[in-house]
Amino acid sequence: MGIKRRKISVIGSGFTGATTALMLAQKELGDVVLVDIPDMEDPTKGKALDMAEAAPVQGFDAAVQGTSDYEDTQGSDLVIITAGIARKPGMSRDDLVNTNAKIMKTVTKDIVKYSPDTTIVVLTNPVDAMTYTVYKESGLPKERVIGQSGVLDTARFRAFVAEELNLSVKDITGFVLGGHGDDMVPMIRYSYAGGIPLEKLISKERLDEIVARTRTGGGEIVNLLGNGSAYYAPAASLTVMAEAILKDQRRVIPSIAYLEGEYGYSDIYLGVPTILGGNGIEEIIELDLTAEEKSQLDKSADSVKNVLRILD
Ligand SMILES: NC(=O)C1=CN([C@@H]2O[C@H](COP(=O)(O)OP(=O)(O)OC[C@H]3O[C@@H](n4cnc5c(N)ncnc54)[C@H](O)[C@@H]3O)[C@@H](O)[C@H]2O)C=CC1
Ligand SMILES: O=C([O-])CC(=O)C(=O)O
Repeated sequence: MGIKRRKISVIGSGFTGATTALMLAQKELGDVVLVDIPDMEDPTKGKALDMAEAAPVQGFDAAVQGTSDYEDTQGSDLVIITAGIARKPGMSRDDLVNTNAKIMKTVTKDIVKYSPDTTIVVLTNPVDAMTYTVYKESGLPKERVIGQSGVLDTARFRAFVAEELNLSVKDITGFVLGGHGDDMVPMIRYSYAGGIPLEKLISKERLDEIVARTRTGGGEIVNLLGNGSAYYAPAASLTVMAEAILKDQRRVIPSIAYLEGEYGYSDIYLGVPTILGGNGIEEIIELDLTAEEKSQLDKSADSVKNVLRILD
């Protein structure tokens, strides 16, 4: 008997869901079940079959199944939620809140019915509030309901810094705190190129411009695409989080976590540095913030609270 493969369900087979399913399979993180609504069952099956047919070419061992039946998700080790509508040019992520909150409630019920002990990673926007909705609806412990924003926001920051310095992206580190909105807080003080603080390598003016571009990085892609939002980097970000959880890597990764007093906030989901491992969020890392960083984080937390108020 071989080792039993892990099972990962991806809810929503649109741009982010399908791309994530392929990346998960390519990395052989587990067998993937791609789920969408009954009206989308055939295209979902088609995408899954197409991915399964890429497996022999690329040499990955992972089954990919398309379905609209949640029974097929039974016993998932990890569930990733990408279901819902995406914004178009001129919209903010918060404009999606009412439609996507309803979708979160229905999909969460079906997920926990068949996988009551799973871990859920949420992508759907506005993601801080949607992660909160999934947490409340699921009844799962807080460490097992996690949102994705920080890996992506940090990746954008790292890409822009690498381009600015003409250096490998591999040597650029950084992270972004706060909600996944235009007032997120890129933490320059904790950002480096090969261990050298970025402030020593890039002028304050250019760093400010890079921070501004990072904050509106999602909107930049929305405007370029014209009819949807980013999906390659979001899918790559979800895949890194999935790997950390499924392989119990205990990686230091920014995640949207439920806060109970950390950073001075309670009963809110917000992006913070975490340790991601087999139990989901194993730890929240609390950093000392300067007065300016704390006031920026307060502003970002207020934006998330305003969206949560709409849901009330
Ligand atoms: N947190 C983040 O960093 C990011 C969040 N997003 C968000 O992810 C979401 C998905 O984006 P895309 O995949 O580009 O959109 P998309 O429109 O390509 O795909 C969404 C899919 O969800 C499906 N869906 C709708 N209701 C459903 C339900 N009840 N059950 C199962 N599936 C359902 C749709 O049929 C569609 O196939 C959006 O809300 C977007 O804003 C996207 C990128 C990054
Ligand atoms: O901008 C959007 O609507 C999608 C998203 O969250 C991102 O790409 O950061």
